[in-house]
Amino acid sequence: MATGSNAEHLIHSDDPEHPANHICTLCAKFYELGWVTGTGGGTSIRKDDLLYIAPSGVQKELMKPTDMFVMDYNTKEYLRRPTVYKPSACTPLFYAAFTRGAGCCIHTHSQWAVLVTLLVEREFGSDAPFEIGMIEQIKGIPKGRGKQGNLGYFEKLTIPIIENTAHEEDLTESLEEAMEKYPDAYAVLVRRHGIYVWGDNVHKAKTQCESIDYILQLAVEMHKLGLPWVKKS
Ligand SMILES: CSCCC(=O)C(=O)COP(=O)(O)O
Ligand SMILES: [Zn+2]
Repeated sequence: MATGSNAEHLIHSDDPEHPANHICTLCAKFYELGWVTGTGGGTSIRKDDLLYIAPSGVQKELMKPTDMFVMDYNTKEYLRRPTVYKPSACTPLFYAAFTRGAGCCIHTHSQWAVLVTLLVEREFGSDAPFEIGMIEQIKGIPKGRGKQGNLGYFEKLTIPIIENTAHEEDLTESLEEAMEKYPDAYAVLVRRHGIYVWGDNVHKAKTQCESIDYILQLAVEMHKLGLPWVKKS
């Protein structure tokens, strides 16, 4: 059951790329990658001034379009609210990405992301971001908001890291601080937890998240082999 009987049209569509359908198919794919297992992680999509948000604490790979919450971006009111669920605890973090121009934000609990946050802390200290260069796949990441094109092979990818909190929503302030401090970043790592990755649209958020996860896995493997992430000059 959902509140607002006039709201049902917001989630019913034959279009597989309608946000209510797309969040479900994306999360089913992300589950296979180990990004959203055990109810952790999730995805949210902005379409014009509507935000599509998954329920909290559910198996993200089994969600149906009728499970989706729909929030008005301007008023933050829920236009559709399934009464049996609460909205994802990640909602204020997704919202922070939407206020910075994102069309989609993905939160994963990827083990590569978690391991990299631990390696950076041990090797470079708790204030250090993750940095890597001269890896072809960094060309899959944009240079920064308002900047043209993607990173070049000889440039450096920098992803800030914030400390985890007892509750997901309490990460909001430090996530926003990291977004301000690193305005070019399209991702923020959360120590011992995972990563938030966003993009201008769903396609970009997904491919950027894939590129970053590839790079984080590579970084863990490079570290095991004693290889540096940034070439010393
Ligand atoms: C075992 S998952 C703990 C909560 C979490 O970190 C997360 O990403 C999922 O939050 P949601 O409220 O969307 O279920
Ligand atoms: Zn999480």
